[in-house]
Amino acid sequence: MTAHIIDGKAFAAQVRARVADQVAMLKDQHDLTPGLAVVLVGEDPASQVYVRSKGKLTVEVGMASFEHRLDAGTPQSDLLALIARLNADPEIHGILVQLPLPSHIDSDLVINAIDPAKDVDGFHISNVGLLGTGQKSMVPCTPLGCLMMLRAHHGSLSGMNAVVVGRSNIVGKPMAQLLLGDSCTVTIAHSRSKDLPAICRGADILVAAVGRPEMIPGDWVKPGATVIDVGINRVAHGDKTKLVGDVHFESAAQVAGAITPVPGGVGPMTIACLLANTVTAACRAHGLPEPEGLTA
Ligand SMILES: Nc1nc2c(c(=O)[nH]1)N[C@@H](CN(C=O)c1ccc(C(=O)N[C@@H](CCC(=O)O)C(=O)O)cc1)CN2
Repeated sequence: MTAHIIDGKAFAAQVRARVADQVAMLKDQHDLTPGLAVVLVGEDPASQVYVRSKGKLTVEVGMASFEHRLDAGTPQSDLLALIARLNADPEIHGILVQLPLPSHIDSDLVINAIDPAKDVDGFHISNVGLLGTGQKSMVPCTPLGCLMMLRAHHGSLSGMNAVVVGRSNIVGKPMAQLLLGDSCTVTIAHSRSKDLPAICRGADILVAAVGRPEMIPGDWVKPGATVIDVGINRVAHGDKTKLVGDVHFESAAQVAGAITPVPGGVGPMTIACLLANTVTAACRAHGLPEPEGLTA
């Protein structure tokens, strides 16, 4: 194995430590405690784990955590009424509705009901538009985490060929916007792209976000490239299960210059960046300078 393994778990711990320092400063100097509200509708097991972890880590960095768990059958109007209350609450600087939502709820409608200034997921249409036009916005957590790791590894990304495999609103599209903002030459590819292997082989930075277990083998990777694996896929492993990414790690690590593992790569950065976004939102709400190194 030749590639440098980018340790997302350790990197996320560093980001959370910076967030904790910023929270302590806001409390000491401005009597301000950033607050994050997380809303979970239903009992999806993975979502329950993520929401529990978000609450625990929010408290760990010194912020106030508000958790709202609603029944799977909650009417959309009740969820919208809760969001309206959270929008109006001055103690809450960040609001996150855990996805996926049950099928009777219109996710876009719900996300767009969140005050864009409190939209710490960066999914509101206003934030999408601001990011797309290079203006100050709330930036989606997973792509922000990927960008932070890439910047830390490379310094400048300017002029690099970046290929993002996956075109989701949550990861693929904002990831491409962020890489473009750092002056990469960006290609967005997907499962129907013609000659996907050749497109991937042209990438200095390859971001895999397709949601297909181990779809990208090592011979699609340019020697020395940096591979960021966003996939989190649970697959059968004997009589148990295990997590794998969208990249076939063993073969890709023989070729890449650097690679993120699954688990322990991009995943932990998602929650660290959620906490970073909440501090940023609290600073903006109070007209205070934004923390350095925690935004795009
Ligand atoms: N409103 C949102 N919903 C969802 C988001 C999101 O950013 N906003 N992202 C994902 C889930 N997610 C956070 O919500 C998330 C996924 C994975 C991890 C993580 O740390 N993964 C670990 C492995 C954990 C495990 O063992 O299962 C890793 O990769 O090392 C954190 C957060 C969908 N929904």
